[in-house]
Amino acid sequence: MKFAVIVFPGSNCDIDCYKAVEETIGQSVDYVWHTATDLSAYDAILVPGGFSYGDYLRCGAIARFAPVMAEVVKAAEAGKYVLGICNGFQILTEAGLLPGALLRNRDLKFLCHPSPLEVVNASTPFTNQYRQGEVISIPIAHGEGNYYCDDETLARLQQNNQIVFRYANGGNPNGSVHDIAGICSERGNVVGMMPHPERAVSQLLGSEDGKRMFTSILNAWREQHDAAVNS
Ligand SMILES: NC(=O)CC[C@H](N)C(=O)O
Repeated sequence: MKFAVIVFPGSNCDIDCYKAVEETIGQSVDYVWHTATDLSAYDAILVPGGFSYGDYLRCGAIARFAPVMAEVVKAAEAGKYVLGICNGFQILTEAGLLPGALLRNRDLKFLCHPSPLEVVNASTPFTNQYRQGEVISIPIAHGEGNYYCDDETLARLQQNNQIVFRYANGGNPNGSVHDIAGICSERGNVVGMMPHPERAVSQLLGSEDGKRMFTSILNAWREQHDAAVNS
């Protein structure tokens, strides 16, 4: 399986994502610069966190126009796995691949700490190795992680089981609607989340709870692949 980690000017979690793929599932992974115009070689696209284009205008608002984004949209439409983490989530909402928007944190402060998360949907390609309702610990690190969507969109997200993670144990660090920490597209192959699973892949980092996001992706891909081979 082949992973791409997209790198924008200002990305700062690209190396963590690369290492997480290498060390948790040992699959092939490349850094792909934001000017790239062909992602056809990749099965999964990771849009990492950071401060793309200095967060000018609005987080993700400029990155969404980078040449590589047309390819990310194409990959998502083709059913490939696309995971946006933190700034990556902001970019995916700006690009229209996921509904809603990320606003400034309720208390207008940058927040950086471990956060308990409930796995609400354990049947996406990114969460199949978790149990539904399980509470895991994954760190957050953002200034604009306050997920907002209107009531109609929230109802649709609930109906389609598109809420993947919620802040758990009564904590909602940033004011997100319905405590939402991560969502998926209708088809489930695109996920965006504010917490950083790539920063939770070893006890040295404080948690290993993020590892299963990467093993989930590999598991989903293998299942899809075996099904295609056997059909
Ligand atoms: N770690 C990140 O990706 C941060 C995202 C964005 N720069 C914010 O502060 O909200």
